Parts: sequence; C-alpha cells; structure tokens
Amino acid sequence: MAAGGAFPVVDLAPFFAEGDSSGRARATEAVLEACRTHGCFRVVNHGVPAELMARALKLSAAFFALPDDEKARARQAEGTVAPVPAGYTRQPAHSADKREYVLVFDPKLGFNEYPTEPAGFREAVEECYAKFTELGLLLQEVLNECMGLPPGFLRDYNGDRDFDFMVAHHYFPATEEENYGLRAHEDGNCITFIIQDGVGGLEVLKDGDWIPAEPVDGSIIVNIGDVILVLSNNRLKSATHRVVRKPAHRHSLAFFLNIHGDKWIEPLPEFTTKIGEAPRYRGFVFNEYQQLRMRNKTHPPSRPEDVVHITHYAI
Ligand SMILES: O=C(O)CCC(=O)C(=O)O
Ligand SMILES: [Fe+2]
Repeated sequence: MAAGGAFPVVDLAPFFAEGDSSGRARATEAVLEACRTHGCFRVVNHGVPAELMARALKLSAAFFALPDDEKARARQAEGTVAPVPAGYTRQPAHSADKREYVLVFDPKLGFNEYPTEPAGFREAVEECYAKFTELGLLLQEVLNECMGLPPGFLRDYNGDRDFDFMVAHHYFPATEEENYGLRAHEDGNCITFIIQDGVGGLEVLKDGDWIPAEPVDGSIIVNIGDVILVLSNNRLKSATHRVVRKPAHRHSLAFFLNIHGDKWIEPLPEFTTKIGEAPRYRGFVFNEYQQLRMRNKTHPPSRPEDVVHITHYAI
C-alpha cells in the first residue's frame, strides 16, 4: 500500500459528483468511523487543486528562507484587534517548539500582514484560504450528518467565518539534542486541515502509539478539534497529534475552521438528555478556552499537568 496506508483515507469525490447519494453515504460512514477511531483522516478528491497546494508550500518555504530582518517586516503592527496576532511570529529561542510561522485571517477582515517577497505568496495564500473554507463548510455538513443532527444545525451554530485562520509553519531541522517541533496537543477548534511538504514528522496518537501522517502529494490531513469532541459528548474524538522534527527544514500549512469566541460550547442534547446520558463536559464560552490555551503558550506551566486541555472542563 502507498505511504500513509495505516491512516484512514476518505475519498470525497462523491460530494463533487451530481446525484451520487450512495457514494456520499459511504464517504460519510468512512468519516464517522475515522472520527470514532482516530479523530483524524486523510482526504483525497477534496476539491483543492494539488497545484495550488504545492505552490503555496513552495512560496511559503521561499518566504521562510529570507533573512530574519526581511521576515520581521511581516510582523503585525502593535494595537491591532485580531483575535490572535496575524503576520509573522518566531517562537522565542527558549521555547520548546522550534518553529516560525505566518498567520492569516480571512483577507476581507484586513488583519493580514503579507511579506512583499516572494512574489505570488499573497495570492497563493488567499486562494488556499478560500478553497479550505469551502472544504471546511463541506466537511461541517458531513459531520452534521455523522452526528445525526438536524439538517443545517452546525451551519447555523457555526455560521460566522471571521474567527477562522490559517498558519504557514516552518520547522527548523532537528538537532542532536532535541527534535520537538510541536508538542502533543489537540486542536481546540472544530476542524483543521493540514498540508505538508515531503519531509514528514506529523504524528497522531492512536491507542497509545504514535502513527505517522505521512506526506502524500495532493492529499489533506483532517483533524477533528475539541469543539466537535465536546458537542458530541466524546462520540467523535479530537486527534492528539504532534510534529517531530527531522534533520531537514519542514513546511506545512494548517487551516483552522474555528467558531465565534462568544459561542457557548457544551454537549448537545442529542448526545445527553435525549438519550439519557450524562454530559461529560461543563459548558464554556469558546473564548475562555482559547485564552487558557493561549496562556499555555505565553506562560508555559512548569508542571505538565497544569497545561490546560479540554479535560479542564471534564465532569
Ligand atoms: O505542521 C503540522 O503538520 C501540524 C500543525 C498543527 O498541528 C497545528 O498547527 O496545530
Ligand atoms: Fe494541531
């Protein structure tokens, strides 16, 4: 089998073909199974052009290869009101995560700081952003179906796209001393898409083992985030994943289908009162959880058990 065979693969082609309802049902079932077992899966035939993804990764690598002072020009100006800082950020040298990144919001919000070089970076990023948004909305419909929710429930519940963002990551090569790129975590949002260059290093925890989400050209890794985990009262998993650095520079793009910061998140009645099951989480305002997660990064607790995860709200 091709690289990545151990990983669930879902072919989304039926969603782009007229009238293939049995194909759609099979794909929806495959998504549900992957969300139950892994909390993540690989999608193919997803509607995002392979050429576009390759171009965005290549231009992103070209940006990160620029001298530091050039990159620093794409830092966000002080005092902007974006929910998290847009533009270029480099993790401080003492940080456990050895990476730098550029974060972009929906271009129409006006938060983004683009580098002037390389030419075409902005266009590629914005095209990717638009395509990932479309795919996010499609997968949100699929999850709505998987969860047996009333038609359009998630679309209405999560109808504000102003909190989504996309991150272009650059991980520095591993050294002899350490190789952590991004420590084990779950994404706090609804759905994440990851595309990566050929270096590898993304891994997902499954039954106590780390399994590689290997680079497969043209495919996209989908992670289920904590919001879906909580809404479904643990029926759908959020993937625990990490990036282990390899001896080479690695580039990836991660798109986060998020939710409005003011949203109240709690297990839905379909998974609790309607079926006589107890909620496994207390309700919370999404922004509160995001702030706590942000604090994990800005003021890393010295004891690992003090890092806030979704279990913070577990009952
Ligand atoms: O770079 C990657 O492959 C993963 C990124 C990731 O997990 C994240 O940004 O939350
Ligand atoms: Fe992640």
